[in-house]
Amino acid sequence: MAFNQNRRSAIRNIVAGTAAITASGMLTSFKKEEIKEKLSYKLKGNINHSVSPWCYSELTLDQLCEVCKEIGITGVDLCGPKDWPILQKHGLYSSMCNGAEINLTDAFGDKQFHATLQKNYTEMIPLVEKNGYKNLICFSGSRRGKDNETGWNNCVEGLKPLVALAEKHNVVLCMELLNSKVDHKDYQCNSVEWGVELAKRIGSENFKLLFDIYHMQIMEGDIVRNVTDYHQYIAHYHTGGIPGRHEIDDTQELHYPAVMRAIVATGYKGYVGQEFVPKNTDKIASLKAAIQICDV
Ligand SMILES: O=C(O)C(=O)CO
Repeated sequence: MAFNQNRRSAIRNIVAGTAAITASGMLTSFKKEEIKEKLSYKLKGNINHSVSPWCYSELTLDQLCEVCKEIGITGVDLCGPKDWPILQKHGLYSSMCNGAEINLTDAFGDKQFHATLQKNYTEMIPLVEKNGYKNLICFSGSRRGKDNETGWNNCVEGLKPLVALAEKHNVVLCMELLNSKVDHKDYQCNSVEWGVELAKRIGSENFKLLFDIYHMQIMEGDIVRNVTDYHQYIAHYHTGGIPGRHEIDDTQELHYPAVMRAIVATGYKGYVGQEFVPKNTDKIASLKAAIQICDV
């Protein structure tokens, strides 16, 4: 127990930026059985928890994986082929694969990017399957003056052949819903309605939406209704406190337990990825608290 306490504070210090060098060596020296020890608290198991590494840029992926196991997170989002061996070493799942996209602004809504995207996704889709994963992220990209109809048509044209390939490989292409008001000005897939209409036009179980709760609360709110009404088009969720994208506790406007209960009520079996940027010094405590808030 004392050892565990030391380990916990070592990880905490790393995240707080106060013990990066000494503690990182210490982390790798933990014995396997100690790493695999049971959680000190029980989770209900109705939500599968994951996390986005970019919110913990002070940690290496290896270190973040250690933290995940410590607090009950079993998946890591936004990881690509070079990251997968690290996740696999830790027994963690790649819950939202990436690496085929160009970026958030240059994407399927614009024909000029289709050739590159066709190449990238054609290579990546079989790799995702080969490594035992399912979800692969994609984006609409910026509107650049295009009306909705042109954006939908372009996305359908660019995605259709890739969705056919995804069907063969049991992979789901997940287009992320992002806010175009604060963080991603001009992003086209910026409302549930827009994303669902695209999903209907594509008409495949292998194209769905990544519903980012933070982004959608900024754009339209009505989160519980949208989750309930459109869950069949949603393959993954991201969290974040509103406004500011910090902790998801009672310092922000959404009551996350109610949102999680609505998600569970839809029969959702996928992952909920923590994607808030902690502002508290003890970032791991914030992450652990978020897991407990979402553990309904
Ligand atoms: O970049 C963002 O804002 C995201 O939500 C990526 O998942």
